[in-house]
Amino acid sequence: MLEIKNLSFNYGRRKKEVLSHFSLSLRQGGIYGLLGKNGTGKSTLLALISGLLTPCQGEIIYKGKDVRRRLPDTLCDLFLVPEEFELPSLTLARYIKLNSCFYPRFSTEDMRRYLDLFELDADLNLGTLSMGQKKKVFMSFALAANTSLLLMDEPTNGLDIPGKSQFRKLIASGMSDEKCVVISTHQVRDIDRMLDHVVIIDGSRVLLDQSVADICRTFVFRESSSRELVGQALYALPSVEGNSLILPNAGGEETEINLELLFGAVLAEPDKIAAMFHA
Ligand SMILES: Nc1ncnc2c1ncn2[C@@H]1O[C@H](COP(=O)(O)OP(=O)(O)OP(=O)(O)O)[C@@H](O)[C@H]1O
Repeated sequence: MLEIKNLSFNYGRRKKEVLSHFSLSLRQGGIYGLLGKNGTGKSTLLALISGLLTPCQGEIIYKGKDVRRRLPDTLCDLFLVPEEFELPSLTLARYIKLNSCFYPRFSTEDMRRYLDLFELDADLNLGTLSMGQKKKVFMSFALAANTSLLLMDEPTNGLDIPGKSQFRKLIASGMSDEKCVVISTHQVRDIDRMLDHVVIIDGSRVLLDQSVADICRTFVFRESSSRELVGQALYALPSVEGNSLILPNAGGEETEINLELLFGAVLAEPDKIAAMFHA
């Protein structure tokens, strides 16, 4: 669905490259978690995918077309929810009337359903909302646009506690085999159970690009105070129970992914972790 080929980008000629010879493919029908340390270029990558920035080198092909051409066919089929944004001081009804025409598959019924999920009225004035409420409204609009590609930058930042689980329900209810959702975040606990795929980047390299099914087939995630197990672990983080451990999955065990632990392991030992998938 989306091919990023040999992409390089910097903000001005004298600045260091943010992304360097970077390649990645995204397939439809999945929710991707895009993870990386602060400043690795996740937001920049989402802006490049949306055609808002121009690569210095390389290309991004979405459904056979270069996103940088910003063709109507491309723009009406992808949506970016940035980490920070402003909404105009309009009623929601007016906002929908003015903007939904750019998205041929926009569904007012879906929009109402998503607002209900966030316990928001449809009769709103966008100018009077808090940042968290604006985020809920904009994410509802983004999903109701029913684009094949939905990019979300730190979507759970600023959401209240119920808002985080409502967000998970929102994505689950708006997901289909035709859609691909990319969620860039540091709030891994907000999204770990909803992901199909994990991508960890460091700017020039994709350190990990694996399905959650393959990750859980390859590793066991365990809490333990056993010293023996710590010795066998590929990576360990101190926890309340002793240690959170990531171990090779020799016995075909099924455990739930621990994204924080996986992220730490991949940053500390990228080659060792990558080699485990080919073992
Ligand atoms: N408008 C800009 N002008 C110049 N440099 C920028 C601009 N936006 C981002 N950068 C730089 O580009 C690099 C990547 O920034 P980006 O926001 O894409 O990273 P990120 O992975 O999303 O970070 P975070 O996780 O902290 O949100 C950083 O070094 C940042 O300082």
